[in-house]
Amino acid sequence: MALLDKTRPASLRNCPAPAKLNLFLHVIGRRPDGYHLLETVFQLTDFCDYLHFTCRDDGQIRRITRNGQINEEDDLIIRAANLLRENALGQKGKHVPGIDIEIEKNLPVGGGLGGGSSDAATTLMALNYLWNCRFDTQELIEMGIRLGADVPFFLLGENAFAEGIGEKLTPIKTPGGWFVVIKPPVSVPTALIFRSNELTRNTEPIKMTDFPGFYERLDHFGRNDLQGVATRLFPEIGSAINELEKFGNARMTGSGACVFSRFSSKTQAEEVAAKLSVKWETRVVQGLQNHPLKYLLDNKGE
Ligand SMILES: C[C@](O)(CO)[C@H](O)COP(=O)(O)OP(=O)(O)OC[C@H]1O[C@@H](n2ccc(N)nc2=O)[C@H](O)[C@@H]1O
Ligand SMILES: Nc1ncnc2c1ncn2[C@@H]1O[C@H](COP(=O)(O)OP(=O)(O)OP(=O)(O)O)[C@@H](O)[C@H]1O
Repeated sequence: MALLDKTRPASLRNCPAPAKLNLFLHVIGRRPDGYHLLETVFQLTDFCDYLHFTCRDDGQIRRITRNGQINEEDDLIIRAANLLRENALGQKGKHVPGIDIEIEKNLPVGGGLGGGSSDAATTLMALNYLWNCRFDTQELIEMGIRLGADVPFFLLGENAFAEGIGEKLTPIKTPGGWFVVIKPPVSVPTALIFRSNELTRNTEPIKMTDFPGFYERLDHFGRNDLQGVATRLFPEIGSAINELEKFGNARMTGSGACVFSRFSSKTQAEEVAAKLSVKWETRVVQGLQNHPLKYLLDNKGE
């Protein structure tokens, strides 16, 4: 019988699911299963989806708002909640009470900002606490990788250098600052970019010790190996990069479509965004060092 846990609140509202930027992204190889081996630095930002969770006492997991074109059963939020429930029962013999989930979706789908992965990570963090499952961060990361390559990063709770398909994470401090982000008017399916014959998959792996001042120079370091293929398939991405390049070093995040440039002051970023916003969907976002829900991870559900 599923029961509400009296040691926990019945709801958690306004839980942020932040966007990430890939400050660089190198493709260094491919696994036998077709997934690509990457090296990337993930930067958290204050551009967020917001999720609201309310416990039910009948064991059901329900999304109670629409989320664009995404069916409820395919939604990474619902898949994350189901996965946590299965693991709570399988590993701990625990029956969970169920949940209603509302989502305020701000991050563009197919934007390269990791929105779906971030929603899934926020769901795992919030429900681990509300349902009092007591999984630690590493256990949540092992569940998260089954939902998407970027989910482990969001569960780590801080900026990171990532290897493997994104699951081997080394926390790092990044230069932070303010980013002008342009969302070109296209949505990019990640798999389409990765399966391109034109993608180069042999960038030389980085040895971080070879790069004194690596972190300070991050906004000029490396490149996004997916950018060439993405701009050939979606010329709007190339146009956005060219526009942003007039003001600084610009590059694509993830598999696109969004492109960004870093500025050290908010005023500078806002001035650039104002000039671009006539033609482009533009936003100024702040780089964060930690995930806003990191406190839930640090508590380990205690
Ligand atoms: C490109 C990045 O945004 C970098 O942060 C991510 O690696 C993509 O992460 P994601 O959107 O969560 O992607 P997933 O949903 O895991 O994978 C979508 C598809 O992209 C391809 N894929 C993804 C990640 C990866 N390292 N190699 C791949 O080849 C696979 O065909 C996979 O079926
Ligand atoms: N809650 C969700 N939010 C966004 N996308 C979702 C969600 N649930 C499932 N998806 C599916 O996940 C896919 C990728 O969405 P997402 O927004 O994470 O892509 P992205 O911004 O390009 O991220 P990435 O940088 O990881 O490639 C889409 O095909 C979408 O249909």
